[in-house]
Amino acid sequence: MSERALSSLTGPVVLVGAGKMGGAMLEGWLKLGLPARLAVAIDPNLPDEPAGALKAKGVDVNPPAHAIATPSVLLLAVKPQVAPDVLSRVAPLVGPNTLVVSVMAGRTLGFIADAMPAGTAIVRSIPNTPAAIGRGVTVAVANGAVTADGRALASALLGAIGIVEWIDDEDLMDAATAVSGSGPAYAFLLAEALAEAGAKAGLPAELSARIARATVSGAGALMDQSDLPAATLRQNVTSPGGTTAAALAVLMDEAGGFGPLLADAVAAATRRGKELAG
Ligand SMILES: NC(=O)c1ccc[n+]([C@@H]2O[C@H](COP(=O)([O-])OP(=O)(O)OC[C@H]3O[C@@H](n4cnc5c(N)ncnc54)[C@H](O)[C@@H]3O)[C@@H](O)[C@H]2O)c1
Ligand code: PRO
Repeated sequence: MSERALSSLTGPVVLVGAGKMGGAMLEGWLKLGLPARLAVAIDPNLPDEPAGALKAKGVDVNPPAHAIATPSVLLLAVKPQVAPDVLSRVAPLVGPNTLVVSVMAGRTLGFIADAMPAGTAIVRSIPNTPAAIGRGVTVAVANGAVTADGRALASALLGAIGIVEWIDDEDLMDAATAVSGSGPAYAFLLAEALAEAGAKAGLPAELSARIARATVSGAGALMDQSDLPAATLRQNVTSPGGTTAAALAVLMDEAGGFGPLLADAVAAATRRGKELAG
């Protein structure tokens, strides 16, 4: 996190919901220099072990509300389903200079604004779990109350866990959620399904799982380090008339292949995001 972003913090960064996503984000901020004295985690269900680990780092975990200074940033990382209850509880913490950052799928800027004091600056974002190793992808959209400094602060915080893509049209958030927010699950499923397919083809199950996992992660790493388009990397594997071409004839089938299947999956996730808007 840049020194400029850190120095703009006059109050704490308060994390509401220290689960998989919120916890990974807090880890990323601490690694990149957020002083632990400026970090507060609110999560009444946090198990003893992660709570103890955060406390050992100097993070203030579940302090009484009256002991929390007005936050510079309030990060909302609870499930969208509990948002109505949680937002009404934490809204009194928000001051005129607090930037509210949400990572909740579906919940809109308007929904969050309705729960907050009038004029609150809000960034709605959707990260993904590779954030845990600093390789996240976050798509973000700001409401009209977010200043240039607020956007820079949000970029620094979200950028601490990977790349950040800002969009202006909030309507695109559910589709972005369906692609990058949920996307890691599709890649993990690919590794699972490839392992099962290998076992069906006669490989010992454990060997198949090992080589499938290493293949999916190796292909991801190659794509990361290469400037070539994904299609070219795919073509580089595919000898004319060879084994890959035989497999791709199935996977690239226009009616039943990967393309239409993923389009259906992304459409289903996008619809679910709109339902979660509430
Ligand atoms: N996991 C992902 O891949 C991912 C990706 C992008 C966005 N998100 C969003 O992040 C949010 C959290 O998802 P997650 O996967 O980390 O779930 P999670 O269940 O791991 O974390 C949610 C946390 O909220 C806590 N919580 C529940 N009630 C609370 C309350 N009243 N006050 C404070 N904390 C409370 C829970 O104890 C839990 O630790 C969701 O809104 C989800 O849409 C998740
Ligand atoms: N995980 C959350 C969900 O499944 C949001 C994107 C990834 O709803």
